[in-house]
Amino acid sequence: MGTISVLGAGSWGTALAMVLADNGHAVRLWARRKEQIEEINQRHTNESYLPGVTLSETIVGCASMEQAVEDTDAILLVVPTKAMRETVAELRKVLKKKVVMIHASKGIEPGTHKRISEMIEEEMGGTELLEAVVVLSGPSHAEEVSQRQPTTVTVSSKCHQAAEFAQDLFMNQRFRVYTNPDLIGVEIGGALKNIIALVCGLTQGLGMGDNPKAAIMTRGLAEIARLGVKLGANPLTFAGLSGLGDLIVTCTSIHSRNFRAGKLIGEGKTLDEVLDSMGMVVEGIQTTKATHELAVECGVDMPITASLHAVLFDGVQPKDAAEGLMGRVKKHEVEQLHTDIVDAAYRQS
Ligand SMILES: NC(=O)C1=CN([C@@H]2O[C@H](COP(=O)(O)OP(=O)(O)OC[C@H]3O[C@@H](n4cnc5c(N)ncnc54)[C@H](OP(=O)(O)O)[C@@H]3O)[C@@H](O)[C@H]2O)C=CC1
Ligand SMILES: O=C(CO)COP(=O)(O)O
Repeated sequence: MGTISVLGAGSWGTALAMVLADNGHAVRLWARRKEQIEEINQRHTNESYLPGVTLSETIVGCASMEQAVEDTDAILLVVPTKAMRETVAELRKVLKKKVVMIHASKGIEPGTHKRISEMIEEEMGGTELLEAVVVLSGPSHAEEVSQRQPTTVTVSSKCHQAAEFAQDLFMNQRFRVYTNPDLIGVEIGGALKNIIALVCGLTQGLGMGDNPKAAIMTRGLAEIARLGVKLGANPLTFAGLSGLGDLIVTCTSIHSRNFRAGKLIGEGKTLDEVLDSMGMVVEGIQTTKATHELAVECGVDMPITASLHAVLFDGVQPKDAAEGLMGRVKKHEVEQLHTDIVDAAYRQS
């Protein structure tokens, strides 16, 4: 058993700290607010993020990042995507030994269109202090992990040993961890399902039923895979835990902040009103911006993402966006990749 440093004490960082503590590791949980550290160390709770949950006494809150990472065996980064670069830059200044960095955040950076592992590698500026980056992703709401409900996730890294190291750190009877070598696919699936969850929430807010939700989830996965494959992902990854699995949990669960935010927008709230009322990060908003830009840059058709982008950033009404999606030109269901096979099948019949 070792010492693991968790940077980010929101709902997900705290729930993952609990998994590590259950596995016998000493956990140092870093947060930026002093009063939150006091709450973790004195009352063993984190009420604003995981209400009603008691934390193990082996989870120690740290206000100093330097102390949090001193002589650590691994670092888990779980801050929102927008805070990742500044957190890693601060980390680089205080880190004294080479470690594996695992991240469990889900997003794409607007402007650069980088995945989180790419941001971490860039900010660490080489391999002197960075053994490898691992992503942990999959269908896993913090609320249920903190209740020790059976959960499955995937870890991926360019370095297979680092992925197996992370698998061993987290794996237990309630938290089953798979490995997958497709780092691009795992990160893209985890980040982009938030866009689709926002749209599923929107359909709910507009009073629509289950048919549109199933359509958005299925065609949403098709466009996630289309972009992912263009970026070098294995298409099969999108049928796995970090793809379809996470899409299902986020588009159907009351726990999803992205689904809830979409629902409020569908009900007529403005984006600012929604973000003010959430109190937690809604990653899908900025990921929609980044993904739409990336799709345009790569020449990849992502109609659901483009429609959500128009609603969020161009003032298009959700109802008009839905009409627009349904009124597009007719096409094959299967992707271009398979069009030749389909054409041949039609010719033969
Ligand atoms: N919640 C979940 O079930 C899951 C979340 N994730 C992903 O994990 C990541 C973190 O989400 P989650 O824990 O849910 O978010 P929360 O909204 O629950 O918590 C956000 C945390 O990040 C901290 N934070 C915000 N801005 C900064 C900053 N600039 N510098 C340092 N810390 C900052 C907050 O601190 P403060 O309280 O001081 O504002 C808080 O501790 C996201 O990418 C999310 O998509 C992935 C899987 C499941
Ligand atoms: O990623 C998640 C579950 O796997 C959490 O989704 P939300 O951020 O929408 O709550």
